[in-house]
Amino acid sequence: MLELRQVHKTFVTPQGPLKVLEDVSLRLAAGQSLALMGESGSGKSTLLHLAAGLDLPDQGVITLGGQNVESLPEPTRAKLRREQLGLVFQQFHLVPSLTVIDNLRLQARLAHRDDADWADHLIERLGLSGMEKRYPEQLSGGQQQRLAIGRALAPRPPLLLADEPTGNLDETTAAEVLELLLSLVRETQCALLIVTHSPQVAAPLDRCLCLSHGRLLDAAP
Ligand SMILES: Nc1ncnc2c1ncn2[C@@H]1O[C@H](COP(=O)(O)OP(=O)(O)OP(=O)(O)O)[C@@H](O)[C@H]1O
Repeated sequence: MLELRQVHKTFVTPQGPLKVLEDVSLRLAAGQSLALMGESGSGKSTLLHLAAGLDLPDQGVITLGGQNVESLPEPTRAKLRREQLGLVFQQFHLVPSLTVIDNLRLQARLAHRDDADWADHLIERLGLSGMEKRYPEQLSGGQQQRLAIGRALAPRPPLLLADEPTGNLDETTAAEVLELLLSLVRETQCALLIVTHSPQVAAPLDRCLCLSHGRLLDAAP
């Protein structure tokens, strides 16, 4: 589903080159789940952005859904992202001017995979029934993140990438949102890569890897 082979990434900063990823390789098979942990600044979000084709490696190969991401021009990478990926971030990134139902169906519409029955099912599973015509600002933080998860899963992507998806929520809400996310991932059978600082988030996943000094290590959650 997703493979990184010998990936290197260095950022140019005013203080000089900053080596963030060094010879990083990982494989995520269809339907598998993986937590990516590591200290703040260890390069977790950088790796996730590379996996999503939002940024490019300096060296190495990234394969998403059988295609070499780094060899594609940006419009083709964007198409691949729409077809293969759901993305969830710590900040919910909902569209404030769109209603709940239109936010939910946005990605699916862009991917030409909109399905009204599936959208209705998701609204129910997300606990947002009756709130379809509300706007994001009329939802709680937990409801907004549930909607962002639903939006990412509405096109039924084979892979969901999530960067600290519960990082903005209080402990109880975070646990509820995580449980819902994992349950929807099981239902849709998509693969999952979560970047997290939280051992509670990592624990239920199949595998946990840790980034340290640019390298990827096996880790117990
Ligand atoms: N576009 C960029 N230009 C320059 N430096 C960058 C850029 N993006 C990230 N960095 C730097 O690369 C390093 C890794 O950043 P990254 O956001 O991947 O870490 P992280 O492990 O996700 O951190 P956190 O857990 O705090 O979110 C940091 O030192 C960061 O300042």
